[in-house]
Amino acid sequence: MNEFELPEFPEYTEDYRAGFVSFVGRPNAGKSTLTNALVGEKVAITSSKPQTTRHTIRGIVHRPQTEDTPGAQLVLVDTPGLHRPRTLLGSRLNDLVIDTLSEVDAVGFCIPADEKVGPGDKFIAGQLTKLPHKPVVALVTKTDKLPKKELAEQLMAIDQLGREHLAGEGKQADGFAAIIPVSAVAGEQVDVVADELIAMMPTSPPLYPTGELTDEPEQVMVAELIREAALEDVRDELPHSIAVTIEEMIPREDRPEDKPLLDVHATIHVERDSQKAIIIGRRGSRLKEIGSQARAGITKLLGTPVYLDLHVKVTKEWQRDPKKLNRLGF
Ligand SMILES: Nc1nc2c(ncn2[C@@H]2O[C@H](COP(=O)(O)OP(=O)(O)OP(=O)(O)O)[C@@H](O)[C@H]2O)c(=O)[nH]1
Repeated sequence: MNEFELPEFPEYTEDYRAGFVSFVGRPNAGKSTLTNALVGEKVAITSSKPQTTRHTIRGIVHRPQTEDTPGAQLVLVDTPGLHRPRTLLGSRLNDLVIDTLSEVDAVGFCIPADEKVGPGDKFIAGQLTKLPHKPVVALVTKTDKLPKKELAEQLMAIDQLGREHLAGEGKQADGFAAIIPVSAVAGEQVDVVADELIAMMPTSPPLYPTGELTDEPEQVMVAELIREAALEDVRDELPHSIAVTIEEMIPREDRPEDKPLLDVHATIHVERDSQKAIIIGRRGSRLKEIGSQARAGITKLLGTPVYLDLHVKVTKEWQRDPKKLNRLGF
């Protein structure tokens, strides 16, 4: 059996930033191409279970820490397309999109440089006013397709779009939080897009392990969120003594389509009874806290409400015994 390795999370300092970004825009605006350019060749994760989540993770930008800049993670998530509703169903869908977008930390609104700002863009900008206080960045895509002078005009038109359709009382005060011209194809300004978006992410520990993820990225990530929550305040006492396994993660049956619930059954493994007592806390108080913190994280990650069932188990010296690891499903 392979040596067991916990997914590796990047080292981080207090000023590490991590969060979620969603790109919106008309069809063909260049959202996918920009996503790929930001993430690089390897799209780190694609969710294999879209039915369990309203967000599909398209990729993760990992920024390693350097001497001058703290590290960061930008998690790019998809939402169902924003479009102009022609039917009631359409407008319900748009409400759902807005709901979903309210869970991300910033929105990138992709507008092609080489097409006139049109009714579709105005419609989307108008919808985004339903997200007050959420930074919306205009990403002016495909800049390689037109001369500089025309680009300047387009940037002004987009600034205008932001001021007219996005700004207002109780809404984004000054229109777009930033306007960034970018060409994903020519590789121009892609770094600037990443920098600007990262600056809008909250300070947070890394949300995902580095490197490639397994077939079941969601389970790995959910396990890690639970582990993080369990380690809160006891990091010094039990740093390497906790492992989390996911027994089951399935959508609850018989739920209405617009009110999904995901059942997550997980086990926190510790090495000793004394550690189990620490995790559970007085009358279960710590375990309860761990559960609610992890649940909030999982809900944010997967974009769907979660019922979290947590058990704590003493799995003696789990790290050193390959047979036990096997049983844990590693
Ligand atoms: N020249 C040039 N073409 C681009 C650039 N970005 C995207 N394109 C092209 O524009 C077209 C649409 O790009 P996509 O990335 O698929 O657009 P999208 O917004 O994801 O489209 P939907 O999936 O329909 O919403 C494709 O033919 C891309 O090759 C760019 O920076 N420069």
